[in-house]
Amino acid sequence: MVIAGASWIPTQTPPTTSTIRVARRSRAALVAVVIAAAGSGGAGRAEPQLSQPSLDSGRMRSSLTPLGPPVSRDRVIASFPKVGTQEHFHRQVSAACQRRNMGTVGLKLSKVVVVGDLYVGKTSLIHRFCKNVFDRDYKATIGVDFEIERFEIAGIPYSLQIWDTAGQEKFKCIASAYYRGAQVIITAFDLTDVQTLEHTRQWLEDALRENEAGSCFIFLVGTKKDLLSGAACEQAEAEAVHLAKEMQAEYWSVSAKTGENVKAFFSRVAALAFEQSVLQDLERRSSARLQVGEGDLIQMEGSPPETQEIKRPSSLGCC
Ligand SMILES: Nc1nc2c(ncn2[C@@H]2O[C@H](COP(=O)(O)OP(=O)(O)OP(=O)(O)O)[C@@H](O)[C@H]2O)c(=O)[nH]1
Repeated sequence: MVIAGASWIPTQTPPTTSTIRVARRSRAALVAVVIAAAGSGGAGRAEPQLSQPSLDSGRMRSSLTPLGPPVSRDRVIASFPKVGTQEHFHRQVSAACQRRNMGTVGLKLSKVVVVGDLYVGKTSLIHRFCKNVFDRDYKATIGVDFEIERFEIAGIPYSLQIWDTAGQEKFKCIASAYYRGAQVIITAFDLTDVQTLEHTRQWLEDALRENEAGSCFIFLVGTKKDLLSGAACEQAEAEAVHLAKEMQAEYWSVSAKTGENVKAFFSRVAALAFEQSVLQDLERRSSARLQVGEGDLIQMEGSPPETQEIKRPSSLGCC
């Protein structure tokens, strides 16, 4: 981690969240924090998600001995948060977790970047999830900010590093410096303001420009669901689903105020990012095993069991 700048203000750390304030809101000094990019992963998909998915998170703990410090119950994801057709973690992922056959066990972390217009509720969404709070007052994000949220997924410790970026135009160039290395891009818009939905295309384009093609899961998130109901809500969601398909993104409606869908949404983000990271690890490890000396590759007739069928999760739609 490279830290440069004037004000590094660690805040009190709640049990499950490591919080580091970076150039937050009214603070004048801007701090640049560059974190080595977490491994990049899969691609987004176009499964619309309007209601609570069937989510087992928090219900079951792994029977295996814990590998790291305990996380709170609602950060335990024992089975795959199903949306669409994929019902379980990839077979290779489940097997690797069961055997704990993972190279960097306990050190896994994925970078999540949240982008979107000012005032759409990015900070509120993150704060609702990480701190379970909601602030009615608007304080603009200055530059960027991030939270680290720890999970236990299929018995393995895993963290999301969630970057909150400023929506104000004047901070865009600062915020965009942090897009790189994202495994997940969350493009947020305000369900009550159609213009903010239109702008998500541009936000996504900017974030994708800084990342390898096809390397990010993409989510489109409609915020402030509590402010809409009935036909107006259906209309706004229908437009969002349409755009999500175009973006090859998964769509969610949430409310930071009521908390609706917030935990389920981030559990889904964590599960997909985790699965992708494990698959990439297995892939890397199997190719490293096959490689001898300087680039000589031994062609093997049959792959060892854990290298077979390693592919992108079936939920990935775009690349
Ligand atoms: N009713 C309602 N208000 C919300 C919700 N989420 C956010 N807000 C309000 O919307 C305003 C903007 O929220 P922020 O989270 O600060 O917006 P932001 O996207 O982070 O804004 P920038 O930091 O400028 O990019 C605040 O006054 C919030 O209280 C929600 O789910 N429901």
